Amino acid sequence: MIGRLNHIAIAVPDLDAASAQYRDMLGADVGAPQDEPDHGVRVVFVTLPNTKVELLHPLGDASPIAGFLQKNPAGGIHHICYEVDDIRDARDRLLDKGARVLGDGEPKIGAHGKPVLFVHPKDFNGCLVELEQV
Ligand SMILES: CC[C@@H](C(=O)O)C(=O)SCCNC(=O)CCNC(=O)[C@H](O)C(C)(C)COP(=O)(O)OP(=O)(O)OC[C@H]1O[C@@H](n2cnc3c(N)ncnc32)[C@H](O)[C@@H]1OP(=O)(O)O
Ligand SMILES: [Co+2]
Repeated sequence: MIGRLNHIAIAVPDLDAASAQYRDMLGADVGAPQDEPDHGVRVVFVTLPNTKVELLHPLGDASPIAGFLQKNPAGGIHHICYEVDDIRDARDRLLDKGARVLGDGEPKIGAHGKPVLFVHPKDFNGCLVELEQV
């Protein structure tokens, strides 16, 4: 059901510092910050030859990553995003197998303008999983 690894997301306490680190220390292709108010995050994408890294910082009062950064003040790997062809079919298969799909279960439009869903980390080996329909 899952296809390519779309991105690995890292929650960071300082988005400018993390962006500069990837650009200047690692020589990576670092994009501009983009606000995603529907998701409560500000993101910067780092484009690698085979996948992307999504640097994440809280945006607004109800950010889903605020608690994560409180527990991990230096930052940390927050989620992994796999591509799927049909996100509603993927959701239904996961629900059938007992996994918890987060939110109201309906896909939201993610940072790439494509539908995304999240699956609870407690149902996936402690790793928050994002699915993106490509
Ligand atoms: C930019 C858009 C999009 C894209 O296109 O790429 C994005 O990536 S948006 C990214 C941000 N959005 C989300 O993360 C949405 C989904 N997340 C959530 O709904 C919540 O964050 C959550 C995963 C349900 C956790 O929220 P909550 O239950 O309120 O937090 P707790 O602190 O109580 O955590 C409960 C439990 O789960 C552990 N946990 C929390 N987050 C993670 C995580 N990212 N990875 C692994 N484990 C996580 C947390 O430690 C708690 O465990 P215990 O302490 O053992 O109870
Ligand atoms: Co993501």
